[in-house]
Amino acid sequence: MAPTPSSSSAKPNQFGFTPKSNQTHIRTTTTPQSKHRLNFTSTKPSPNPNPNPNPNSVPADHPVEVVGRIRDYPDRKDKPVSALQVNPDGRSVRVRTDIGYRDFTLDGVASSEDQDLDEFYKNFVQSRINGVKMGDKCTVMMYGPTGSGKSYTMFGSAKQQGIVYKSLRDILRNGDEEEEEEVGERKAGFVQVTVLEIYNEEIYDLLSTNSGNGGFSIGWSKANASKVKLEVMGKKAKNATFISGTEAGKISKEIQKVEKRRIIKSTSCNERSSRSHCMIILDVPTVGGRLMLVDMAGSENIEQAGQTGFEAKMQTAKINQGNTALKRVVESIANGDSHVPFRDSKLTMLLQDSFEDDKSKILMILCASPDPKEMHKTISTLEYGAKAKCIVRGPHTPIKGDDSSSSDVMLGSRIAAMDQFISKLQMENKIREKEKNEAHKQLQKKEEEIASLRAKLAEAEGKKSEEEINVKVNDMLKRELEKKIEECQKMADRVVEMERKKMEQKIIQQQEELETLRRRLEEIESELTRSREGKQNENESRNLSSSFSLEGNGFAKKLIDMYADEDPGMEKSMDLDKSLDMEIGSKREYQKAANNSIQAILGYPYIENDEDVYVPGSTGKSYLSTVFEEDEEEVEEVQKDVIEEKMVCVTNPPPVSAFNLDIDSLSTAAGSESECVDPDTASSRQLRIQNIFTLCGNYRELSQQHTALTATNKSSENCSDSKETKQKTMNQVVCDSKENCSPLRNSNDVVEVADLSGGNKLPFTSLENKVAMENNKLPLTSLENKLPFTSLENKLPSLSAVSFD
Ligand SMILES: Nc1ncnc2c1ncn2[C@@H]1O[C@H](COP(=O)(O)OP(=O)(O)OP(=O)(O)O)[C@@H](O)[C@H]1O
Repeated sequence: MAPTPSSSSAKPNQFGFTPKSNQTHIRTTTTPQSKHRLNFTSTKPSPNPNPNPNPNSVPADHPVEVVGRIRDYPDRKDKPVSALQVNPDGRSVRVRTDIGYRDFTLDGVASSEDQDLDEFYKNFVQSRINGVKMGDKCTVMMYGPTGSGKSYTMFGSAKQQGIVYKSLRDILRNGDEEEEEEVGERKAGFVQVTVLEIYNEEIYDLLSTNSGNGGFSIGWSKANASKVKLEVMGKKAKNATFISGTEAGKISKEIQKVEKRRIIKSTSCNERSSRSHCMIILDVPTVGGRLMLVDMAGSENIEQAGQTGFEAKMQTAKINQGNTALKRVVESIANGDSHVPFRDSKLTMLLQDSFEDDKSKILMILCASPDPKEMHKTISTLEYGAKAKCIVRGPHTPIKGDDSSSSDVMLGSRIAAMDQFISKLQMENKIREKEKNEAHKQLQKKEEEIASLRAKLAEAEGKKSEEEINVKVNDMLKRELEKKIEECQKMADRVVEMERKKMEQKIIQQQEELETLRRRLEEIESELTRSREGKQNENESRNLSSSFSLEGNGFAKKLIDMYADEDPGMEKSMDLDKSLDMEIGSKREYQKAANNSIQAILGYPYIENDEDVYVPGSTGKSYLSTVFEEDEEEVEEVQKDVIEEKMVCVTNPPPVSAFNLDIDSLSTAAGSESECVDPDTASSRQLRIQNIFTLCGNYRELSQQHTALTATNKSSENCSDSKETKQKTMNQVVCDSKENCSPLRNSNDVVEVADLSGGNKLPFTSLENKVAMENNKLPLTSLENKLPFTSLENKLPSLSAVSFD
């Protein structure tokens, strides 16, 4: 009979459980059929009480209570970091993953590390066993993936007994009388035990063999006997064998013995994996109590079990059939379906009473592994347990002794439970929403931080790239500069090379010219020699004929005298003094002969003028030095006045107008040698050229001044530096012939200078023209510097002091 509202007035906790004190009260006041909930021994307050309890509602009837047990790995040295954490409330477990966590609220949670089997039993199971002793019906189911510790929790180990043996001991209370008396509980005294195995959708009687059926006394066993298959009749295994007794120890040993007959197999998940569901049924006939202990096979799927082959896969599928059917039954009851699929599997067929009987309660123990690798199986198990926990016994459940109001009460109870469940879900939803918002805020913060970091990074990269660009540009500029410098260097080298080649060509050209001059000189010398020989012959013939008078031919006489006295091989300057002896009448003739001679010598035409003389010129680079080599006696005869030896140096070339050279002034200007101008300077060269022109243009006057020249010659002989001496001589000649400087007195006077190299005549109308000539890059200076004047002069002694009268 369902509890009346008055009898269940105590507020249920968050799980809808009635406090223990109330339960005791109910127990004593309600009929055996009245519904009541089992009670955990937890003293902690409910963390999530119903916020809006319906005062008219009846306590919800939750046939399934769910507790969690997290296994341990005591034998492992490297324990995996646990992914499961029992929350401080002791009723929920937090599953932590990389992406967050999820809390599952159950009726209680414990880890085997914190609570061993004894403690776990006391905390979560013992109270149900006490109910069985009082005549209640309870089903304890071990549910979870393979290897999660279901069998361990159920049967225990050598060190610690599992729930089966502890329950048996508690029911029989053998050997613990004192404690029993203290708590005031009575012992059941006698139990009947049935051990069944459900494998491959078949029910086997583990206490029986094919050799016989029926009940056996304690101590019976046939280790090698084949298992007996049982049929289901109604909600029970038909003709199942049982053992009975009052001594827990003996019965426990028997159970222990037959439990080993279960089919086990080594899988990838568990070395001794139970391939079957094992059901141990403890009946307490004296009070009508019943305890069903179910160790379910692992809820792994085929792939996870590592099963291969058709038979193996079928086996795993059949095992899973029981688990799947149990899930559907739980869901169906939770949803209030009119039909609950109990008959989908042998397991659910045998468990039907546990769900439908008002006196029957279910304690589902969820076994879980803390290993993160088993995470998905753990979550699946917890989700299943959470759903089972919310099961409310529906109206379809046949209630024995139902009256007219019972359905209304049940309906109210169901509605209240559903309200509770909804409000709980709403609370959880709110909490999750809050967490989600916080997570969103944190995410936004993180994103902002990332954005700022990215901006900083981009800025840093920008700066870095700017610096890199600067460095690259500098490198490029440097390379370009080096290239340009290289090109400039090459160009400079090329220019230098070209200039060098040009200079070499010029030198070669000049050397050729020099060679030409030498050849000409040799020709002249040979001609002179021939001429001399001819003269000698002539003289001889003249002497013989006596028809030719010396007075009548002064030039010939002069030549004869000159070369007659000459030592063989000795070069002599032409004796200008001889011209004094020439008769005036023969002047023209003599001059003509001389002109012809010069023309013959130099190879250039000689143009005669009365006043102006066109001197077969040379380029500016050569000049005629006035060196007179005469016998001292002749000098004494002609020269009356001895001009002191003076070194004439002109610091500055005289202007054109000053070409009227004043010997006195020049002499004064040549006061000291220290004031001498470098003969290589342009002015001095210019002066020398002028002197040449002057000298050539006034050859007549020069001939009259030969005395002075002789003196100059003498002084030049004393000069150590031949070049300097010649220069001085040149200047002195120019300066001494003050009157001889007149030929260019007239600016209109024209002087032609023949270029030795080309034989061209360059017209000079004035000294400015000469400057112009230099400006026209006539290679006066350079050629002058390059031609070996000294040697040339030495080789042209006869030309250096030619004077014509
Ligand atoms: N809490 C624990 N402490 C120590 N060892 C444990 C614990 N739980 C399980 N084990 C050990 O882990 C192994 C597997 O445990 P168990 O056989 O109980 O798993 P299972 O859930 O029954 O697996 P299957 O479904 O395959 O039978 C066993 O060797 C067992 O001794």
